[in-house]
Amino acid sequence: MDGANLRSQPVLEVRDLWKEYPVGDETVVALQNVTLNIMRGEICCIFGPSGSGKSTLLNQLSGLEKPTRGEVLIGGIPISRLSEEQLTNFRQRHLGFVFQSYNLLPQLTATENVALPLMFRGVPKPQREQAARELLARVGLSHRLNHFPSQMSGGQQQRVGIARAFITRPDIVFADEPTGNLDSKTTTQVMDMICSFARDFHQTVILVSHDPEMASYAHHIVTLRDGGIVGEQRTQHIEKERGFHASNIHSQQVLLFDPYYPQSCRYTGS
Ligand SMILES: Nc1ncnc2c1ncn2[C@@H]1O[C@H](COP(=O)(O)OP(=O)(O)OP(=O)(O)O)[C@@H](O)[C@H]1O
Repeated sequence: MDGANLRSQPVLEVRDLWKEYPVGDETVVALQNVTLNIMRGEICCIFGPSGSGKSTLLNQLSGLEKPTRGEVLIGGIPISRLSEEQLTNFRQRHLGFVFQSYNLLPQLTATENVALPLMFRGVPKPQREQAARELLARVGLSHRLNHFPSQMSGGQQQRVGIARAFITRPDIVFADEPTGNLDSKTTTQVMDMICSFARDFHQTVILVSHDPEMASYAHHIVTLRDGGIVGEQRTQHIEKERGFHASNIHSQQVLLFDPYYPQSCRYTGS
């Protein structure tokens, strides 16, 4: 199935979502009446000014918070109705996260950080570290495999964060302002990597940003204001697709790890 056909199937459905926070005697309505479909294989940017509700929406979509009203379905599963324990399992199995502040574990090397999600799935150490090394090669970090986060630049740490988010090939990768702490050149590299992983692995990425530049990397732009959707745009082609390839960074082989068959690793490429 090609990318455009793939993007005709919803992976995430949001129905009449509301989020209210009690603050003293008042109620802050952070999200109101949000109804939205995000398609499989789509890069979606949730865009809007500060305070418009972007992070709140991301937290509801990824099950980090429970909505006040409404429903979020991922692959048809109503995640808002899962218990905390079921949600934790669901997140480990189906979702990946890229954070603005990287959130790498400081006492683990780059390889160990990337391999961590596979450890939670019981993949043996040699296999998970091999998979991590392959993905680190893909993001141009073969020479930093044994470095700790404090020994890497911000851009390098974020590349580790991207490899970690994609290593299990989750259904959806959520990225909250993933380039917020990076300069413009590094931002371009990091966004090219995210887009390339999404394209090659046919994965859905949901990105939050207040920056119009970031929205140009998306197939689907959802504009929020005052907690509500005020605009939605879709395009088949990403304006900023720059053709980042593994071959650009001296790794000719890409490891495809199938999380549903942890024993099987296969290689593609020349
Ligand atoms: N835990 C909370 N308690 C009370 N109000 C909250 C809480 N979290 C968010 N809000 C309010 O909800 C609204 C949306 O906040 P949110 O953080 O989602 O906006 P945002 O678009 O992500 O902003 P930014 O770009 O500045 O991060 C804001 O008015 C905020 O003050």
